[in-house]
Amino acid sequence: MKIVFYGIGNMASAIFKGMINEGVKPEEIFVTSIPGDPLLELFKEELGVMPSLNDAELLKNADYVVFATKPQDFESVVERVKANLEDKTKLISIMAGTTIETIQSKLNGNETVRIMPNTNAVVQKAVNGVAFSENFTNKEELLKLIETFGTNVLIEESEFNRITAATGSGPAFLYYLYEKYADSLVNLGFSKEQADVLTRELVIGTAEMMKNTDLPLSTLRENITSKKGTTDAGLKSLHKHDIEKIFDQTLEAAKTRGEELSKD
Ligand SMILES: NC(=O)C1=CN([C@@H]2O[C@H](COP(=O)(O)OP(=O)(O)OC[C@H]3O[C@@H](n4cnc5c(N)ncnc54)[C@H](O)[C@@H]3O)[C@@H](O)[C@H]2O)C=CC1
Ligand SMILES: O=C(O)[C@@H]1CCC=N1
Repeated sequence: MKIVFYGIGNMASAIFKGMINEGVKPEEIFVTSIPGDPLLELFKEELGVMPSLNDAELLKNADYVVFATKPQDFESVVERVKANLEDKTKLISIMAGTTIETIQSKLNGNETVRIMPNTNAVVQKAVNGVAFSENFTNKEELLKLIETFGTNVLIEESEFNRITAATGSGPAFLYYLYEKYADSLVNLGFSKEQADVLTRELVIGTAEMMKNTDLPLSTLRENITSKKGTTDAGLKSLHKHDIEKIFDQTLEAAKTRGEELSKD
């Protein structure tokens, strides 16, 4: 199999690292970026993937081409790809906003799938929103390939901006919360280093708990909350703030930005 990545930034590298960790051969992964990008050589040395800036060479006999640039750079990628793209090559886009219709209209109607992963792909724990073009064949092969770095959730393309907000951007929203939690631990009297370790271990342990039980999150919370105890006191203070509304606004803003990108 030959998989070609246009763009080797945060998300693309998370994906091909995840794939390699799960047994995809690095020689099957071809990577390109803008000329002079030092990561091209670095990823070759670190991972054994195949860097190139030669589009004809990259696209020859490619099974999949992954569009992993910012949506704003897609036009420049189309210019590189157009002349040499073979009919059999399937297109995978991870770009927020850019629609299947836009991609197919610019690139001969090739079979196209949009996926919305997240950076947890590095540890094979992404959530992949997936929407196929109508002419897509052998969906099973594609689903198996992207399962190497996450869990697939098949959705309608109309739901894409919602899942982009929820789980594409989602890790950033959670990291921000954890950052603030660590800041508060410093305010409480811990050193920065202690606050960092305590926050990370707390989050990892809590995530492991969620993974290992079917109990609702509310029950897990209640299990910690002794009557008139410390947790109860903390939660009473937390309840004075409308956290749900804050998330409503955050997710709505992210979703709206996805809609704007779709129109550009
Ligand atoms: N970062 C994230 O957590 C997620 C990002 N995405 C999507 O992934 C895409 C990439 O995002 P990031 O990796 O964060 O961006 P990034 O800025 O880290 O990477 C962009 C890459 O595109 C390359 N590039 C730009 N113009 C190019 C061209 N003409 N030909 C080849 N390569 C070119 C850059 O050199 C760079 O390697 C975006 O469309 C974003 O919507 C989707 C899900 C999550
Ligand atoms: O911020 C962005 O636009 C991309 C899409 C989802 C996560 N990062």
